[in-house]
Amino acid sequence: MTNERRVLVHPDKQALTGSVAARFLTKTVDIIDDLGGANIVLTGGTVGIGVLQAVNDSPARDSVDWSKVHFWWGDERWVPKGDADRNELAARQALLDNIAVPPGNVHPFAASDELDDLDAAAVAYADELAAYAADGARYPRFDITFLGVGPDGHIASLFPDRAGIRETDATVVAVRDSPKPPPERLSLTRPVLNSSDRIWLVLAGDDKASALGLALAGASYTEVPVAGAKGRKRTVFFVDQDAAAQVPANLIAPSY
Ligand SMILES: O=C(O)[C@H](O)[C@@H](O)[C@H](O)[C@H](O)COP(=O)(O)O
Repeated sequence: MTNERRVLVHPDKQALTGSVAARFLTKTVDIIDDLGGANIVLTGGTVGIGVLQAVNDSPARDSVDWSKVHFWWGDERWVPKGDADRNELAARQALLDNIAVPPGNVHPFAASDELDDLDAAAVAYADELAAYAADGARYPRFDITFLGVGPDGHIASLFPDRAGIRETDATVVAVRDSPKPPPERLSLTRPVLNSSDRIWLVLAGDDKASALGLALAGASYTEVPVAGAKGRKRTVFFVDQDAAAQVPANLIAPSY
């Protein structure tokens, strides 16, 4: 399999989340066997959380030695710790609170009632990334990074024509102008996301078809951020039929 972007189409959102969950469990077992541990970057959004729920519901869930897995986030909303808008809360409810992952292996962004301001929270997460990085690196080796995709093609909290998508020096950015509420967020930057060995994009619904079609047709990533998502080894789009409506047929992997 080359590192070209692959599109795997599923009949509907439920089939999509179930398929990604099964693939995630088997791949994570392999990564742990090969490397001794796994660093997974989670996403917010309904499809991303749907995948975590499907992982939790899988009979194979505990085939993974969760004690060897670290969980990170690609982005987070700047809201209080217990706020329903927190990507961390949704991930904990869907999966993390139900598996034997050591608390220290879960690395959430700070919440707005934990640190004074957004910039301090961005620095704090950059420091956390560096604390778990190999010597000289600024962030860990990420094995699988999940990304949802917005109708405008945003990934994490990197939005079209905003400063965040252009950032290449910082590892974490504070976002104050998110067009998707809430307006204040934190996000990993594109170089950090793309450092991941695998990027798995999960998207469903006809409102995503245009962004996906534009991205695969070569749109600029500053205008369509998902166009700039590319893992070091693999970049796979897991989509339903509605989201695939504008994907060129030659880019769609055979379904099986
Ligand atoms: O914090 C967030 O809002 C997410 O990280 C965001 O990037 C999300 O993944 C997309 O907006 C897709 O969301 P849906 O899967 O709900 O369409």
